[in-house]
Amino acid sequence: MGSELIYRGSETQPSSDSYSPKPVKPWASVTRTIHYLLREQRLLFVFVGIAIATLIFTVFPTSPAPYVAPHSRFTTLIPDSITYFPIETQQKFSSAHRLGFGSANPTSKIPLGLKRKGLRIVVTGGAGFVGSHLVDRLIARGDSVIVVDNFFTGRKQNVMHHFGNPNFELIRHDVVEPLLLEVDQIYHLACPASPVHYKFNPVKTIKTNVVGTLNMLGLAKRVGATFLLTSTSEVYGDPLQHPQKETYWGNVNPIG
Ligand SMILES: O=c1ccn([C@@H]2O[C@H](COP(=O)(O)OP(=O)(O)O[C@H]3OC[C@@H](O)[C@H](O)[C@H]3O)[C@@H](O)[C@H]2O)c(=O)[nH]1
Repeated sequence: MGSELIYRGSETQPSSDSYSPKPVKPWASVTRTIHYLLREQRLLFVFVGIAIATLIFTVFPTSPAPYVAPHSRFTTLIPDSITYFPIETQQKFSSAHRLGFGSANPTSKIPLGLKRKGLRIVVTGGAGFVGSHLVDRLIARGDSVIVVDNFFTGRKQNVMHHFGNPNFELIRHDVVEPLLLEVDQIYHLACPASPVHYKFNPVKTIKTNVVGTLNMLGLAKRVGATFLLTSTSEVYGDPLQHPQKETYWGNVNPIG
């Protein structure tokens, strides 16, 4: 029996004037969804999923509240021993630290799963007096810290207790030279602080302050990091108040 090749392309379909489109059933999609869920015990799996989620959120409703320094006037996660930061800076870093959880209330709890991740922080001059105490507190609150220091006045012993901690790194580096690091925050403290040290090589001190700060600001801009620049109590001149409050204007001879 030979096969018959039927060319349909040119055939004209019998046209009917009485043709009308299929009526759309309004509940068709709903019933199809219900049938889909009821088939193969899918609904059972949905209920089991809801039950597991409910159980988890009941047992672990929230994570613990963030640490608040005792006796602190401020909503701050920055060391209470370091009171040199202006109030605005403390508040800025404190709120940045809550990573956009929005609430200014220190006792508010962070929902499960939104717990803050440790930050990557570089502390220049972190082997010095103020820097090393700052490093201690940053490590204690769970951040990863990179100390950048040329050991001009700082000492390795100040940070030695963090050696071996995976959250700690120490780099011998002069901030006058550029440096590229991937970090979230930069605390810039690298500079000789006392007169005997900053007068030792005044041109180098200027370079550290100007070029060093420019380098670290450049790094902050490049990686989008927040930046804290420290000053010195020497800006108060020969202060008549001890300790100097944020509101104190100092006692400086403007003509040298
Ligand atoms: O060029 C330099 C100079 C200094 N440093 C380091 O910067 C650190 C300065 O720490 P110091 O212990 O001398 O000084 P302090 O911690 O008391 O002063 C700190 O607070 C006050 C600020 O004005 C200072 O800039 C800050 O360092 C040292 O670790 C020193 O080695 C550099 O890394 N690069």
